[in-house]
Amino acid sequence: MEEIKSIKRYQKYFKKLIDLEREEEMMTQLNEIRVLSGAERQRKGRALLDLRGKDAGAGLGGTYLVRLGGRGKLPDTQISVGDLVILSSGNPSGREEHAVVHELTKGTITVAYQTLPPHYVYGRGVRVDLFANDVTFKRMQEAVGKLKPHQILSDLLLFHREPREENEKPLEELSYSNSKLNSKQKFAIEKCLQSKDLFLLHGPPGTGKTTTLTEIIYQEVKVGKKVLATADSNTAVDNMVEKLMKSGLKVLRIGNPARIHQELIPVCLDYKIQNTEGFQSATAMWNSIHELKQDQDKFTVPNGQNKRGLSDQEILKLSKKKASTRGIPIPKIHRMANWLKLQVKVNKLVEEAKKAEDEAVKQLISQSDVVLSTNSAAGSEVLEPFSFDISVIDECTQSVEPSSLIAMTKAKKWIMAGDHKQLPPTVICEEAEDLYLSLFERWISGYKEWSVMLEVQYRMNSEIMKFSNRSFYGGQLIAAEQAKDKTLNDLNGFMPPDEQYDPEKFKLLSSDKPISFLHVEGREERKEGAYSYFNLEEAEKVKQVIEALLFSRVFPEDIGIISPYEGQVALMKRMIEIEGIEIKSIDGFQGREKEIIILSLVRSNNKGRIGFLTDYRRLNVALTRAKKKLIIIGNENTLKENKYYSALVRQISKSDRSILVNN
Ligand SMILES: Nc1ncnc2c1ncn2[C@@H]1O[C@H](COP(=O)(O)OP(=O)(O)OP(=O)(O)O)[C@@H](O)[C@H]1O
Repeated sequence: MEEIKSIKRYQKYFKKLIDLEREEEMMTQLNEIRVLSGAERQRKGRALLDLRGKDAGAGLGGTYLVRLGGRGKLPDTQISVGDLVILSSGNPSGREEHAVVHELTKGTITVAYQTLPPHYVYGRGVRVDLFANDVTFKRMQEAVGKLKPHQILSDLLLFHREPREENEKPLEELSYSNSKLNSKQKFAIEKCLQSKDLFLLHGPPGTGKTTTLTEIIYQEVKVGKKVLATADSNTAVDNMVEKLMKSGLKVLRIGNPARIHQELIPVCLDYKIQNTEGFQSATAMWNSIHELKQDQDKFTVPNGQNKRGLSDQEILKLSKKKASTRGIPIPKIHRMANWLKLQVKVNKLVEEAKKAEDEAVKQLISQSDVVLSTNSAAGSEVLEPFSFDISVIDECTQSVEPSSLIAMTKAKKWIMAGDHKQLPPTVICEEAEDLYLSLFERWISGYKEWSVMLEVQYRMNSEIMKFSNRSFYGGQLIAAEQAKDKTLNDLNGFMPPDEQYDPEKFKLLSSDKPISFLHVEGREERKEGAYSYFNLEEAEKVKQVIEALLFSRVFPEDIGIISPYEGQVALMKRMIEIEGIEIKSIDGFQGREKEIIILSLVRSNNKGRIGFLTDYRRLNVALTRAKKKLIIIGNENTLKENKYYSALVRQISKSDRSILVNN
């Protein structure tokens, strides 16, 4: 990122990047809608086909809800709550009215329209297409635009001042709500409370970053602070909600949870509000409004063509006088006047209903200790009148800087947690690639003394942790007692293969080898016109490994298969159709874990070309998902050209040469 000296330049620079990214996202979706078939879009997770739509009543703000479902479970989809979608009767043109995804369950998707939905959404054959999250782009622009010269936040963004220390020292008296915190986690909490302006929590995989953040929020609330806690994804927000609910704080979740888990529902705004008087009277009003609107359909809409230049007042007067003008017949004037009279009632009721709802929402927000939402929803209308003492952002390294700012501009102290050694945010526009650099990463290099790195990881066996630890975390990580020696033998149901009967399987699944490398000299291939690679021989090897695992009574739910290449993911999904086994890209598995991970690296050529495998952050994510067993499949000869991969293969073979099983 170029050096920026004034907030005006900063605003100009980021506004341009946001615009570039927004245009690219919409273009990408529209292009894809035009070029790909519906079935292909559905396979990519960006469309849902052949749904049946039904009226689902009124939503918050008088929106019109439409619930759509198919026969049974919906296919896997990238579409999530809050996304902008277009609904069509099968062949979208891209010009359809947008709707917002309101709720997703296993079998249904509910969308909200601002205006009356088109008739074709009620019935069979409806198609839903992901369009974009335009609201988020607008909110990012607004947040950047809100920054003022010489404010603390602006100065910190430009590195024009040092973060300040809090005067009081509450450290000695801290009593923790979580009795299990380790000493580094406690140190981080104390350090954070000592800061007046900012704190950066660096959390390598499985180190209890969210656990620590939850305790930080608990401590800040205890001293009377009001907290806004956010993350880019709904899933990350839900993780915080789950943990905070256990701490006994008054929690309010704005927006729709990604997972409709029973335990999250009681703290959701949409649920809580139903028990308020304000909402109940607003609901009655919205129902009357819908009825009035139906009554209006019996009359004539006074649109430009029907009115022939008359004002609303003139129509009402003419109707009263039973007079006609400009060739409009008297009955038509009456019908327009009746429509207008109903409209006056509608407008009044809308205003009252909104007011009653706003009041109810305001009351709930002011009564809560901590409000949680996605970064984007922090810029929503409901939160507009509110400001907070503290903004806490989890998984901050996966947010572009302007997205973090949506929440940050509503607070006076900023606490961010993330890991810049894992994958950065997704940016699709090449010219906007500066957005890859998250604010967390910028700040941690400038304000290192206000950061703490957590060191005890509770996920991986120490052998699995070793390579990442050495290569990316300076060897500072320690595997917790409860994780460090855990192997396949500790896995529920696991029955080791018989060494005499099946020495190959025995060798592969031996509990003293938590990490294995299988050398496969396959062929990397690309489908015509596709960017992504696949490797059939590796996919077949993955299948053999799965057979060995299932033979040893491993539960499919404990197995994850990952690959850097979408082409390989798609191939493996077709070849391994076993309920419960998750097959995903590395990027899609960030933040997740499994007992066993099989990683198919795909690239196999004699030029040592390994494409985007060279991003060490992708490698780091791939290597840190498994708890008890990691099986890496790749071509040793291709990989050895890269320093990280050759070191990795060396490490595995050094720990036990027999792990290298050749095909
Ligand atoms: N001090 C601790 N003692 C025991 N277990 C802990 C401790 N801190 C965290 N854990 C456990 O470690 C696991 C990971 O914790 P958490 O979800 O907070 O980590 P994270 O760093 O946010 O994870 P991720 O790697 O997904 O970002 C959880 O099961 C949590 O209960």
